[in-house]
Amino acid sequence: MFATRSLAAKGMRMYSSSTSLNAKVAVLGAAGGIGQPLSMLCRLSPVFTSVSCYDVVNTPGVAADLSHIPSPGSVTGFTPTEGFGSDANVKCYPAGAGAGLADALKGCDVVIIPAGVPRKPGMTRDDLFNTNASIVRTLMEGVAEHCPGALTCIISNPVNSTVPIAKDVLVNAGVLPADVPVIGGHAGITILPLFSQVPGLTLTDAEREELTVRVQFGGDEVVKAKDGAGSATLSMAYAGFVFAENAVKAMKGEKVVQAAYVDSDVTDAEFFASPCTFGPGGVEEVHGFGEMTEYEQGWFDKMMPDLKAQIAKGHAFMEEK
Ligand SMILES: NC(=O)c1ccc[n+]([C@@H]2O[C@H](COP(=O)([O-])OP(=O)(O)OC[C@H]3O[C@@H](n4cnc5c(N)ncnc54)[C@H](O)[C@@H]3O)[C@@H](O)[C@H]2O)c1
Ligand SMILES: O=C(O)C[C@H](O)C(=O)O
Repeated sequence: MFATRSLAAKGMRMYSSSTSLNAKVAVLGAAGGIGQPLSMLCRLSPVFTSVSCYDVVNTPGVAADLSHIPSPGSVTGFTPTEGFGSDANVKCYPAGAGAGLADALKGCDVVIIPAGVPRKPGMTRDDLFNTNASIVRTLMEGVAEHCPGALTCIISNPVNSTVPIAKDVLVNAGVLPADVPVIGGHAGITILPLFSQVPGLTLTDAEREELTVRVQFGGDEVVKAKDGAGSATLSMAYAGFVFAENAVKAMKGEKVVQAAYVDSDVTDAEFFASPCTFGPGGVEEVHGFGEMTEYEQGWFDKMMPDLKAQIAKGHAFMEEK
């Protein structure tokens, strides 16, 4: 640390602080062939002000070595049972404490995973599966628990299988944000969530039925729970606020896609809710809703007569005057 400070004072820092984005990165497998140079590049980069080097072995040495590079920010080495380096928050763990992964990951914006064995001549990447699959699963469980919002990059082979493993860990932990397109209208069965369009989501028939009906009758759930004291207010206020905030972002030129119940050519109902692109002038494009499963098509077919009747009722009211 002394070397770092004295060189910086002489103007030998590699980057000015104005280029820093204050991001924190963890390299998991940081003592390996890829992990070491990768940790060094992160240490040198102005975008990372904190580098966590985690590995099952040798990271105290890697971190100490990297800390002698005159670059701003902190670098900290972690093993499952040790923390060692320049981060002020680092702890030294009693042997066997096993808290190293958690501390390496806490607060990370980016996680890069080159942990695991590489191939030798004659091996396919898939030959690494038995060893590396469980390494990636364990490390991703740490990510799901300690920095679920981090942008995570998987290098460990076989990538074709380890990336799906990583995704499943996040899905199973319930931390992967999933957007469910909801189309149609706003009453009972005219509300149709398309769970088949949520990437990576698999539901049993019973789960799909339960969730679909729950979304369709979500408003009723609140009315019942409030027992006569009103309908949804807090969740509706939240939804209205998000909608208004997005509309203003669109007015200022940001591209915003959000669902809205609008004049529509997407189906033969005059009004229909589906994703819409908003721009400075409001709704600029009404999008379709892609493929539906047979199950969803069944609900869609039931919905349309109700929706059209409710639209006609509004028009009829206006014609009466
Ligand atoms: N995606 C790609 O294009 C690409 C390219 C090259 C290598 N790879 C893969 O990257 C991986 C690493 O390659 P390498 O050459 O750096 O290997 P390496 O053996 O030099 O380094 C791997 C590191 O992972 C560590 N490790 C093992 N188990 C761990 C665990 N449970 N937690 C944390 N760290 C653990 C090891 O201690 C070691 O330091 C291999 O699977 C390799 O096939 C991928
Ligand atoms: O060849 C390997 O095993 C490593 C990596 O997947 C590569 O393509 O270089």
